Amino acid sequence: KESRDEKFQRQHMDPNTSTVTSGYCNQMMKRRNMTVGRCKPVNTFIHEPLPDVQAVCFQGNVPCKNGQPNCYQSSSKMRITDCRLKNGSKYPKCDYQTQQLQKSIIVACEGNPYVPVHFDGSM
Ligand SMILES: Nc1ncnc2c1ncn2[C@@H]1O[C@H](C(=O)NS(=O)(=O)C[C@H]2[C@@H](O)[C@H](n3ccc(=O)[nH]c3=O)O[C@@H]2CO)[C@@H](O)[C@H]1O
Repeated sequence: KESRDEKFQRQHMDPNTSTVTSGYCNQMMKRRNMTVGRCKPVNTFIHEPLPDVQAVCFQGNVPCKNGQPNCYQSSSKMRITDCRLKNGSKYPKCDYQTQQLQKSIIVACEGNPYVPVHFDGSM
């Protein structure tokens, strides 16, 4: 069974890509298994080394969207790509808009070792 840490990495980590093409999200949302049964509406990929993303768990503590206290905001901007389902996109054809940005990320952390388990947003 996939751990929360592994799930976070499957859904949100792509350190080896620096610049993305317009087809990136359609390809990656499928490859990372987020278009099975339904099209995941929004998903962000992070183009930074895993240790840099794991370090965010020890940066600025902020409240999570769900009110839990275990969210952290990165002290520097990170290269990310937001994938957003296009209007009119119908399962099983999940058609995404690809947007490459540099923003501060907010993740929720849990466990020992204390690692990211959920992507809360970006600012
Ligand atoms: N504090 C916590 N501590 C520990 N765990 C916590 C905590 N909070 C939730 N979980 C858990 O995380 C799991 C999960 O999948 N939550 S999820 O909200 O659906 C994820 C969002 C995110 O994937 C994506 N999104 C969204 C915006 C964006 O910019 N980029 C972007 O990618 O959209 C999704 C829906 O918004 C779930 O098991 C929940 O219990």
